Amino acid sequence: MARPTLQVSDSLSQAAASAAADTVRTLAEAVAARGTAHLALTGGSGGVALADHLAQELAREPTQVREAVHLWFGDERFVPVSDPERNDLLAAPLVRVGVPDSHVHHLPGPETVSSLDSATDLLTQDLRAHHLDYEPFDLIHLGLGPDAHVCSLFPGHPAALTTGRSAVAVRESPKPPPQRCSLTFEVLHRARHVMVVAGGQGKAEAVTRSLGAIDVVTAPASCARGKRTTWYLDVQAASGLGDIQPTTRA
Ligand SMILES: O=C1O[C@H](COP(=O)(O)O)[C@@H](O)[C@H](O)[C@H]1O
Repeated sequence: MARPTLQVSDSLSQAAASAAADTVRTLAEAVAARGTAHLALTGGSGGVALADHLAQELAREPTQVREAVHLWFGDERFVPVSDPERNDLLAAPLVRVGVPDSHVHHLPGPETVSSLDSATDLLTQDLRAHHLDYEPFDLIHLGLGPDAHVCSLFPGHPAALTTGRSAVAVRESPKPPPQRCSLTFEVLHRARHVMVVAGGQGKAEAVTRSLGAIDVVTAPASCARGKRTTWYLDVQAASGLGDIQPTTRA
């Protein structure tokens, strides 16, 4: 796993636009190479910033690319499917520009399954059916919590230490809602590309810690690495890293 590459932009929207352009290029390459493209979306402020940029970029691609994209979620909250807390609402703009609805891999909600464990098992089966229990995601998007969490893998929480599984049930999440389901670090580490998108002064300390020493307990995001990893930040989020101009640095 190569060390992360950093791109710093003037604003979160610009950082997300840059990530969205790189994402769609990656998806088109995946479709050309393997006939399909698996992308895991993130929630939170990074996911919101990405959503419209992604849809605009994907809309420019030919139908065969748009129809070959599968959408998953790095983490999902175990709340009803219409609940505004659901991360999968962020897939809607991509469906509007041509990703088939049947390619959106939702976590079942409490209205259809009796427990978080059942929902996690169903997601695990879905990942297995698409061979993502051992083959890599083409791309995983991640947001960054101010506590340096990614997906729903929180500092000091046992879910962050999960091995031998693709998805884990997360209970007593320190950030509400308390019941969630998350991809595991094993899935993140297999990914062809991991992109972290974050902005704002409130993320600066988490960015500095996450790009420092690797420590899954205190800064889970420090372990968020795929075969390639790129961080797309705004200047505020990058402000603890030193004198960085809006530019790319490896
Ligand atoms: O709960 C979550 O938080 C993180 C970060 O969210 P933010 O609003 O602080 O940017 C997000 O990446 C994750 O997907 C989400 O479920």
